[in-house]
Amino acid sequence: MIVEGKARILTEGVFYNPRMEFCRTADMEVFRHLRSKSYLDALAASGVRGIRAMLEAGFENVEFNDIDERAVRVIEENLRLNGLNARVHNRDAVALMRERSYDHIDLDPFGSPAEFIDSAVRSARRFVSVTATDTSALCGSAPISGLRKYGAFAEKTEYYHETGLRMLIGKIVREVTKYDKYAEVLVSWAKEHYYRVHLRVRKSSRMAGKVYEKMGYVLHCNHCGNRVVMSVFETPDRYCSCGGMFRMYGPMWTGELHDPEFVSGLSKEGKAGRLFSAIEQEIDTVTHYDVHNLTERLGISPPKLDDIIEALRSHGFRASRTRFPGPTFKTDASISEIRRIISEIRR
Ligand SMILES: C[S@@+](CC[C@H](N)C(=O)[O-])C[C@H]1O[C@@H](n2cnc3c(N)ncnc32)[C@H](O)[C@@H]1O
Repeated sequence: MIVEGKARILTEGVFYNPRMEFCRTADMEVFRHLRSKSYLDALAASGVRGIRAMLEAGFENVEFNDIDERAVRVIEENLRLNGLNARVHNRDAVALMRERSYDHIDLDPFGSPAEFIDSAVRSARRFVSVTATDTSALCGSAPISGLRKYGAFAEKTEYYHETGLRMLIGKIVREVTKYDKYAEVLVSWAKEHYYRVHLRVRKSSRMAGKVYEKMGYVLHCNHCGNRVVMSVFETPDRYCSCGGMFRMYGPMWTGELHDPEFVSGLSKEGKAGRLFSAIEQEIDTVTHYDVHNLTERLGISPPKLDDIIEALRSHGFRASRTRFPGPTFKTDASISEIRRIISEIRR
């Protein structure tokens, strides 16, 4: 038996990944601020996430689902073990979500959530939470998989996890709009082998149209490292001002990766709190920079991340750490200004 948060969980014969405990703990803090009226743990396995939502976030109306009969038996046992009562379905999640509507739907699949997104966003009245572990399809390591599953193209760059998260959100927000609804990102992050996003869904065909103002492309120059963000309504330039040819990545979400008001209400205590704090402090640019990548290109040893951020700020630019792994920062300075400022730190 495993103890995770306030839950005691049997996992024999079902999928359980201890490396996702951080994600589930962060989810609980998010869930405490959602007050979902009904929640479907659509791909539940042991049921750990839904059970923790009942024990730790005060969710009262929770249903579980898994296509695997063994998982259904384990979820029922785990509910008993934790003194809880809930309905457990043994269905294909797509069929179940087509038939029933929930306030909040959670997708935590093996690999890609792509096949479940349409029925989830159709069924969800207020919230959808989505995990993707097929990061290579999303971040540009496997561009053809990205096209097949998410209808978007990327190649690996120094900001590949941000591209991946934005491609995932882009897929979700587009799927929502055909139902005269629109989605707003509450909070999202990239960690280890997965991406996680929580969105609020609302009804409005007018606002559904406006979503596309924040869908776009990143034009990336491999020659100088410059990036240009453009909307889907614009015509791309073929060449960067340095003469290099742009690569074009997307379509992807170019809007905010979190709602500042929502994140300001989340606890900043503990490991999950540190993530929310990093998210809160991050400035809202569409890509970011990796210190090692930049300094390798410049042929210099890397200054401290905080020194770079401070130097950029002292030159009047906005700059911050990021929510993404590695020594990464965001800034509104151009690539040539970033290079000049970093080189000066070394003198
Ligand atoms: C990654 S596991 C879920 C992990 C779980 N949410 C957790 O936090 O530990 C994915 C689960 O989805 C189930 N599954 C796969 N395809 C499904 C489908 N089409 N409908 C319902 N369940 C499905 C699998 O049996 C598996 O238990």
